[in-house]
Amino acid sequence: MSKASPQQIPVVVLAGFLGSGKTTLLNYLLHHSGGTRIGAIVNDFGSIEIDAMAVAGQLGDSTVSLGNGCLCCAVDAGELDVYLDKLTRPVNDLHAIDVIVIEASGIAEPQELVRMVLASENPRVVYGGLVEVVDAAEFDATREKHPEVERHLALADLVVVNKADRVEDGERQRVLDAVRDAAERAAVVTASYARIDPDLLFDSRPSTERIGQLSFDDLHREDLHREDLHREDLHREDQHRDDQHRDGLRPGADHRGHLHAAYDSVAFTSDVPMDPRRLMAFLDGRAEGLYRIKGYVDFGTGDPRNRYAVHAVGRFLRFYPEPWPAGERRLTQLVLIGSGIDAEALHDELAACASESGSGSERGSGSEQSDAPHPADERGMWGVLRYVQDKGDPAPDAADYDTAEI
Ligand SMILES: Nc1nc2c(ncn2[C@@H]2O[C@H](COP(=O)(O)OP(=O)(O)OP(=O)(O)O)[C@@H](O)[C@H]2O)c(=O)[nH]1
Repeated sequence: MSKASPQQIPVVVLAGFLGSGKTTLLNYLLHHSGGTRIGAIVNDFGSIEIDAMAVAGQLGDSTVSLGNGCLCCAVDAGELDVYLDKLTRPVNDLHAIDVIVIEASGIAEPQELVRMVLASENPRVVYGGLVEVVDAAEFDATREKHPEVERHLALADLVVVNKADRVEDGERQRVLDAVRDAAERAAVVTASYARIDPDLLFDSRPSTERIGQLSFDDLHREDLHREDLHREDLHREDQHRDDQHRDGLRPGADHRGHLHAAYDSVAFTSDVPMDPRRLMAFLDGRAEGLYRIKGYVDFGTGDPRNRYAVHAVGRFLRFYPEPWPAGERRLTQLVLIGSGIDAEALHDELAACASESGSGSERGSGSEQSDAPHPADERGMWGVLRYVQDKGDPAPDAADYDTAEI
């Protein structure tokens, strides 16, 4: 969001609590970039890289995936530079991409990420601003549980109050006002399915062009000032880090105050298809602390043609059936994230949801299978189909979109 010199590539940090819509926003940007070439760095908290898999278009060299741990603590500035160098390597002396978006995990500390970008020694990049995505339907509950969220909003340059479709008009206004209060210096926009004007994030049009009521200049007039403010905020934290250094701790390694310190993740993979009734009983009975579930489910003969992307955010649950990619090994891959969860017990419960009627290896790969579900298995799917997205909801990822090429 800050203005880069023609030689510099802005690096935008995309943050927001678990399930707020960061991957949805990144996908939207990738599909509506209007020719702007976007490089993406995707950071998953769980050890299976579900977010990276969901970033549509399989962007090849323009996507870097950083799994298993929050970027803010798992990686230091030097390591981030390795990835930035990879993405910014010129081709025939020209930049291959125009902007980099770092999608943080849902419980990363945004100020750590901003600091890392500001500390980058890569002369080709410049910090491009912090975008915070907020789930309008979950805002109150999230803020109550994690007051730190207000601190994150205060650092943001742009806040996207997402999932506007899930709240009534009056409620939306109330959340918007609360977010505006917390996000002292950010532009705040509402969105459904993160459909925002990409120009809010990067400068792909002349700066005089208007975006609704706001001009690009209105949004960015104070960029330099903001960057100073960021530096001041970060400087305060640096004092703390220096103290850590003296105490022999790796900077950034003390994540006691970070959101993710309270969270655990469970990774579950199975080549035995899931029994739909058992999995639904597991999902319907999930504990309060198990806030986020994402991944892909193989229901075997319940629906041999499709895999089911699944997303749970708080009490919200949706399945998105999509045809199995050709040649893809049929696996169920799930990541569960929550606080106060018993990871081992959850893993065992999921394992007990596997179907007793056949293993993936027995059934062979997709092309060898019958496409017709067995009638009994089809009935078992009814509980799942209750949670299949409404018509009109865009799927969280869609591999048939255009992809940015580099
Ligand atoms: N109803 C509704 N659902 C949305 C909207 N935006 C995203 N979703 C759904 O919310 C779920 C989570 O979206 P993601 O984009 O994966 O969220 P995320 O912030 O990347 O999640 P984490 O990386 O786990 O923190 C998915 O099921 C999305 O389809 C929206 O505006 N309205």
